[in-house]
Amino acid sequence: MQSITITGVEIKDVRFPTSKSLDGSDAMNPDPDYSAAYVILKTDQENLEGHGLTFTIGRGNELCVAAIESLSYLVVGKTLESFTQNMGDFWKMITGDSQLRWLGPEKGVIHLATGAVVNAVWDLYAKAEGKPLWKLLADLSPEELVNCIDFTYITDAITPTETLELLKSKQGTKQDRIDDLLQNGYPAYTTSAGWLGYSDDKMRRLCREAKEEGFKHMKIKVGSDLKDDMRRAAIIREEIGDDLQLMMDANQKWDVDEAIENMAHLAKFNPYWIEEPTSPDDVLGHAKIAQAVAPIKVATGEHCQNRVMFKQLMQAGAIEICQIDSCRVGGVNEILAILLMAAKFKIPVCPHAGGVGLCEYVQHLSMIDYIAISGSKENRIIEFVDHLHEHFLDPVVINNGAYMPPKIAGYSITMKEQSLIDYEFPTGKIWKDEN
Ligand SMILES: C[C@H](O)[C@@H](O)[C@@H](O)[C@H](O)C(=O)O
Ligand SMILES: [Mg+2]
Repeated sequence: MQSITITGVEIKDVRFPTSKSLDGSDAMNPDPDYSAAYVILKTDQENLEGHGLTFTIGRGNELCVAAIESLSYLVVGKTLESFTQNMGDFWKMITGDSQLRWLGPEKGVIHLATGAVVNAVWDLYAKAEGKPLWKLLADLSPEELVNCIDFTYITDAITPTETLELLKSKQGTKQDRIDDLLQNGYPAYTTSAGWLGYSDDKMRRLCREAKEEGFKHMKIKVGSDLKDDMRRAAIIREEIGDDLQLMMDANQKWDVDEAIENMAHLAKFNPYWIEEPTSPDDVLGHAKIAQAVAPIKVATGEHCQNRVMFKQLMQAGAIEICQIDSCRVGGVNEILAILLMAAKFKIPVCPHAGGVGLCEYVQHLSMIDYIAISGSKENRIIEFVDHLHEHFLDPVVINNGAYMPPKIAGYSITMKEQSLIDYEFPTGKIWKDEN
């Protein structure tokens, strides 16, 4: 790889007025405007940039933009090779700035910003190597993959030596799984039909469409009002029948005992999992719910702030489905740590996606999990939501309910130039027309 220097950082506040159509609405977030704090790493090479984003739901996106600005001095003026020679050290450097660290550590706005910057560096790396991110990661040796991970605070759950053994055990059969992905893709589930603000008619129509498109799993939002949750669940079951899996997402609405009580009523619709039943920080609460609602599984992760919280959820037997989020935690490196812990604890990873760009991101992560880490697709599905893909240069491809492996170099997160201009907040055409 030739020497590539990062010469500057461009940051954009990009927002989509999705609240108008209630796309993405749930019991906790009734009016999200899907948004991105978007970062472009400029380089000294013509036509070579690293793109990344972190996802928010509107107001406050400007805080992530400011935090990315604060982090940018850590990458500007440095070469890509100085990072890629040891990606674990790079990640420690980005999260280890002694003054910025005070804002977290490794949580909240500063960590969301870290996700954008770290992912932009991985996008640049993959573009420089001419490979989609999943392939770049698949081509790393077990030793190189171990070097990407900061094991700080998780060695009581997984050690570098154990990790190396786990990765080596998958090394010989990687190509079989790559071939399988190229042929069959990675199974997806859809949330598109189940947003809380949708009318019954719209929900029915979207259910039918999703079934026709080959989806075998659907997720609905619950947590507003139990009677209404039951009514909507009945409608969905009517549409999808008993063969398809139904998942429920409460988006943190309930207290622990309330979750247990409500799930006793909703159990009759045979949900596969209940997602975010309560506060994302309540490890023991999740464990109590998991015990009480079994065999319904407890899923969480889209608001899980870092690998340390994931570690505790796993150690406490509090989650049965691990929902990594590509930019809530600190980007690819931290995701690898979480995937490895999940593999060790034998917990299936079903990433959180949707929003803007999250489907484009997470497909790479599930694919590397399958190829090199867990080695399995069993009980694993990636969320799919059919919004805003048209703004990306390399949008996801779904075939018969499965994500097909991206072919273009990078992390699939580069947005179209015109979209970045039109949706920039508050000066873009879309927002000017609003006011
Ligand atoms: C506000 C958002 O749309 C959430 O409802 C969404 O991320 C959701 O929790 C999901 O699981 O897709
Ligand atoms: Mg959710």
